[in-house]
Amino acid sequence: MKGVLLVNLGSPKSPTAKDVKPYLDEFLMDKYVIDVPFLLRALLVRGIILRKRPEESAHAYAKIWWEDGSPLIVISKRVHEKVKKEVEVPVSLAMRYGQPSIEAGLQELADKGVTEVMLFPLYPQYAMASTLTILVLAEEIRKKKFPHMTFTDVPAFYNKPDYIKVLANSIKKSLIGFDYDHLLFSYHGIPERHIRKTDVTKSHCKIDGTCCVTESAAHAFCYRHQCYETTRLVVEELGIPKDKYSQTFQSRLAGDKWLEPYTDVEINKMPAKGIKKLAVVTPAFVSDCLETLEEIAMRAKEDFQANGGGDFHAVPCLNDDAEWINVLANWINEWAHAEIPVA
Ligand SMILES: C=CC1=C(C)c2cc3[nH]c(cc4nc(cc5[nH]c(cc1n2)c(C)c5CCC(=O)O)C(CCC(=O)O)=C4C)c(C)c3C=C
Ligand SMILES: [Fe+2]
Ligand SMILES: [Fe+2]
Repeated sequence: MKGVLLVNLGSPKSPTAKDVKPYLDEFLMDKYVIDVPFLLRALLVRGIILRKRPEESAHAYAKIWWEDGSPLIVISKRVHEKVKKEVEVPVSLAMRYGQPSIEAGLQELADKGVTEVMLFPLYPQYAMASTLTILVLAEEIRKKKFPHMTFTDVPAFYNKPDYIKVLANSIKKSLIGFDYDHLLFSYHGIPERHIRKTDVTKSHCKIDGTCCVTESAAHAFCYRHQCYETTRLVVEELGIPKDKYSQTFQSRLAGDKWLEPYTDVEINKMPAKGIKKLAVVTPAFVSDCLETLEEIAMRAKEDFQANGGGDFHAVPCLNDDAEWINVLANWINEWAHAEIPVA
């Protein structure tokens, strides 16, 4: 029997330093997130980052926390509940870090007699720090605990026409009545090194002005290319002229060189360029979370206005939008009915 495991990133149990610390430890000790040898990673994470960050992050989480929990978890549960009603196979929900775990999600499916699992990372663009780490962990768990199961991975959906359509529609609806000067597409950043590591050609990705727009097998796993494609397709769908939008990368940690341009740096420069009404969309996330609700809707807005900007509008993520639920359910039902897995 077929079944689906939806997987999102995860959140701490509560917005307190006590609960944020183990969550960040699990997250940042993941070798696909901080991809340096174990001893150096432990020194960086446990010796440096975890000394102050849990307190700071807990403070940020407290500002966005909902009555019923972390927005990312609450929204993921809503999506799960709604999708379940529209599909003909069992669907479980899991988080890469924290709870509900991938193992618990697979167990839930196994208990329902599922043997063929569609692994569905809830990220539009592929990255080793988001998609790959889910697939690797799920496979490790499968081998140990569920050897009778088979997996089908859902490829990154950054350019799928039905996804682009719902994303474009949601932006359009959210911007009704907001006559913006500029629309910024802000994606979660990753270190440049991650792009080179996931380049299957080992030579294509130069992280320059041309590699991401030159046809290559590397694009199937190039986060930067996939972000540019999502932006290109959405602005094409919405008919937004070139001088009215741009793309940046947010949420970098100190140390490495991360993908540029950086969201905070660019937003701070915008008012001086005549941009007074700014809208920001965050298509690396399908659910609102710390990075959209605090970093963009609160901090970026304050910075924009402190630098002379005016109205600021953060476009919500797709969350449990009815059209989006429909698209998710269609993809699942198509796979459930396919004779051959559509990997
Ligand atoms: C080396 C560090 C990080 C990489 C690489 C990274 C990639 C990455 N992350 C997401 C999605 C999310 N990240 C979120 C929070 C978050 N991310 C990092 C670090 C890296 N992410 C940290 C330390 C945190 C925690 C909060 C903080 O202290 O700033 C979230 C929000 C989670 C929530 O509970 O709301 C999401 C979602 C993607 C998609 C990605 C690679 C493309
Ligand atoms: Fe992150
Ligand atoms: Fe590229």
